[in-house]
Amino acid sequence: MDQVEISLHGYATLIVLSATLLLLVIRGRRRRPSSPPGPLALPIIGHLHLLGPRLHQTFHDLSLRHGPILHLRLGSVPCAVVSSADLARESLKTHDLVFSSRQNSTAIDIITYGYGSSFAFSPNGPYWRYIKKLCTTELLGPRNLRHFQLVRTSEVKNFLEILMQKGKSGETVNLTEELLKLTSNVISVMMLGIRSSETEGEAAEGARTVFREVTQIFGEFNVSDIVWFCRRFDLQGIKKRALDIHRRYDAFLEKIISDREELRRSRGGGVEEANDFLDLFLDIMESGKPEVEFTRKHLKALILDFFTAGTDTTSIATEWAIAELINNPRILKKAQQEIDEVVGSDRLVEESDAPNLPYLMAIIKETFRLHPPIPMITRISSSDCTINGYKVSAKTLLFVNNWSMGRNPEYWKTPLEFLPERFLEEENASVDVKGQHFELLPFGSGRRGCPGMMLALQELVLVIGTMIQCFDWKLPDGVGCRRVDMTERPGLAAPRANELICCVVPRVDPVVVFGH
Ligand code: HEM
Repeated sequence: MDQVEISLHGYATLIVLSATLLLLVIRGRRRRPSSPPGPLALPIIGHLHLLGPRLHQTFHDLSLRHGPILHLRLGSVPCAVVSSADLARESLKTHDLVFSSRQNSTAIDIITYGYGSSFAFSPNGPYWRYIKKLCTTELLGPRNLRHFQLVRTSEVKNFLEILMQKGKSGETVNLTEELLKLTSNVISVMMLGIRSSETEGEAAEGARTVFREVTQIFGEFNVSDIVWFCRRFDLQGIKKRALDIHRRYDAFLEKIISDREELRRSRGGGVEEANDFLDLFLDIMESGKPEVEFTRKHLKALILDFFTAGTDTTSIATEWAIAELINNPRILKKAQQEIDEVVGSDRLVEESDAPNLPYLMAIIKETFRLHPPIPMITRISSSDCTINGYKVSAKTLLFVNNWSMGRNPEYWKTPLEFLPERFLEEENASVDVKGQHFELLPFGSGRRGCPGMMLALQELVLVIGTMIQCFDWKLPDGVGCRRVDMTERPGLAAPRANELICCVVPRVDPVVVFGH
């Protein structure tokens, strides 16, 4: 009997101990943050099979099912996708330092002269900080923006002149092509002192199309980068394409740099005051005492950074705005009325008119809301952190989905409608695009936010403002569909998929445009 009692007692103690242990484990688990939710992953490839060609659209659909933060694994790379303003703030502001670097890839490394040479893709370290300071104080600072204002005005006049001639002769305009020429001319004169549309030879021809190819290839997922056993193969031919882009760009740039070096030598040294970015960079290199290592490959990578970041983005935004205005003639008319009343017809819209043209500014914001040229802000975490109580580990790729937030009915009434008026209503009147309103982040936010934002905004006011002022816009007669096709092309940036071919009908006296 005694024996039975002892063993019963033993069993009871064992059960109590096990239950306590189980409770402790469960409570411990609860306290330790878990990964964000997400769909079921497959072995090895993770969620690669779910990805469509337009990543931001795939992520948008997934977040509608799984919530505003989700965890994905692309091959062996862990990813967190964020699609709400609160979580964007938590990632980009609260954890600004954790997410202050970007992910590199084979294509990025090949095209940008090796890891760490590009400013846009270098990690948050001494080189990035040095160039960031240079951007803020010199390259893209207020003094330089004023200095190059004449360049922007004169390039826009050339552009309008081409449109005016086409309009008068009834020819159609390939707006995609003309806008790319315009924006790359502006950047090219600032950087290299030459108009990119006037550079000649095979190398220059190749370079003109290179920047759009660069934003496209940078946005493609390379299976060789993310599935470890594919590392040695170039399954999608991305490495081969990257090498070809690199070869064309390098030939173009080498010629320009050596010509400038020759000119500087013939003058017996550098210039007294740098006229463009190239002179400034050569001065830094030749001074022999830059704060950080700055070699020829850094110089070429930096020029590529500015060309790619500044050319395609600005022309994409302008093209989307005009496409929306063709599809919404009421909005075009209203914007023309505003410009006619504020600016009149004796002069062209200028950058300084911006504060007096609220409807034009609302059109620009509305374009960014529905068509952010860079649809997702992409960063990588340097250490573990928590977002919304979920664990995000070091080396996680973060995607903040701008495109998705612009379509979120929590922030925007009738989100799929192009309606600039929403930015004139009280509830959205104070929303701007400068990185503090996290539901609208076309230029990103925090320390890695876009350093070219002020330049881009000034250029957009000038270009879109004068295009609205000078012309009525429509599709060519005989085009079956009366609306512009709004399909997007895949890539890091999101331009329209097809070139925009349209007709312009001049509505101001050419004397106003050309001054003669
Ligand atoms: C409409 C035009 C533009 C848009 C929508 C745009 C958008 C962006 C975005 C979303 C980022 C990433 C920000 C982040 O991670 O938080 C970025 C970065 C950058 N942008 Fe822009 N951008 C535009 C024009 C320009 C221009 C004109 C320049 C220079 C001439 C420029 C230079 C850069 C550079 C160098 C970076 C990388 C900064 C870094 O990594 O620290 N961008 N831009």
